[in-house]
Amino acid sequence: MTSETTLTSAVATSDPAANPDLATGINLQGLTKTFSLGRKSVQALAEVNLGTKRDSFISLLGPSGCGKSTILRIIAGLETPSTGEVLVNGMSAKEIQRAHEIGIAFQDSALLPWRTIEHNIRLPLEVAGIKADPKLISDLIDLVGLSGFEKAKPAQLSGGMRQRASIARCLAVQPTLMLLDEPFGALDDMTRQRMNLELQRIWTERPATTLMVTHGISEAVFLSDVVAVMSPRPGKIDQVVPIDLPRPRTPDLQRAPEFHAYVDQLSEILFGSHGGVDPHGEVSDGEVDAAEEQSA
Ligand SMILES: Nc1ncnc2c1ncn2[C@@H]1O[C@H](COP(=O)(O)OP(=O)(O)OP(=O)(O)O)[C@@H](O)[C@H]1O
Repeated sequence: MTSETTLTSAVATSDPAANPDLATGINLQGLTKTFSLGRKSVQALAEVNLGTKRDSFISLLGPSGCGKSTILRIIAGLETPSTGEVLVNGMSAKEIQRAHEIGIAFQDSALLPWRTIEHNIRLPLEVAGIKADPKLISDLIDLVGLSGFEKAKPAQLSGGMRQRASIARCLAVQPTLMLLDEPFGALDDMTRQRMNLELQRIWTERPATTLMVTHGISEAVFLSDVVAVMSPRPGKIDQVVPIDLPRPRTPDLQRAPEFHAYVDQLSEILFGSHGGVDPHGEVSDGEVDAAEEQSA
C-alpha cells in the first residue's frame, strides 16, 4: 500500500513538517504513545504525523485498538504523548485548554442526570468560570433543535436528543477545536443519519478545527474534508484521503456513484480488495490487530 504524503486538494498532509501551510489546524509531529499496564507495556501509537488546515473536518478511521481515541485524547490534553509534538490552531494542548476553546463529545452523551438540559449545556462555562449568556444558551438549544426541552432532564429525552444536547454542550465554549469520539456510535441507523445532517449544518454555521473518531466509513465520507486511515496497533497514519464532494452534502449524495467510490476506496485501504465491511459501512471489530503486547 502506498502512503500518500501531500493531498492534491490541499486540506491535510501526513508530513506536516514539510507542509506547515497544511498544518494550521491540527499539527501532530512524531507522536508516539506507550501505556504501562502493570509489568507490561502497550505501544498504542508508533509514530503519528498529521496536519490539517484550520477549520477543516478530519475523520480518523482504523481497526479497533489502533489508537484513534488515544490521538484524540492527546490532542485534548487528557493524555500526554510519550514523544512528539501537538499543536492545534497554532497553540499547544495546554494553551488551548487554558483558553477554554475545546469542545468534546463522546459516544456516551455523559449528561449529568440531575441537571436539566439547559443546565447541562451551561456546565462547561461554569467549569471555566465564564458567565453564561442566556441568549447564547438559548441559541445553542435552538441550533440543535431542542427548543421546548430546556427544563427536561436527560432521562426524559431520546438517545438522539441526548446526543444533540451533548453537541450543544460541546459548543457552549464556542470552541475553535471540536473533538468528537464516535459521537453517534450508540444510535440507530436512522437517527445517526439525521444526526450527521445536523452535525454538518452546525459545523457549517460554526466552523471549528474538527477531528472525529468513527467506525463508520459512510459517516466519515459524508462529514469530512479529509479522512485519515490508520494502520493496526501500534497505530500510524496509513493514508490521508481528501473527500472532494460539494457542500452542503445532502442525503441524496449518499446514493451517488462518487460517494460510493470514496466508500470503496476507504474500504480497500482498510481491508484490501476482499472487503470486510458490513452493509452499513462499519469497520468491524473482527479486524482487530493481533499484535502482542510487549513485555516491559
Ligand atoms: N489508559 C490506558 N492504559 C493502557 N492501555 C491503554 C489505555 N488507553 C488505551 N490503551 C490501549 O491503547 C491501544 C489503543 O487504544 P484506543 O482506545 O486509542 O484505540 P481505538 O482505535 O480508539 O479503539 P476502538 O476503535 O476500539 O475504540 C489499545 O490497545 C488500548 O488497550
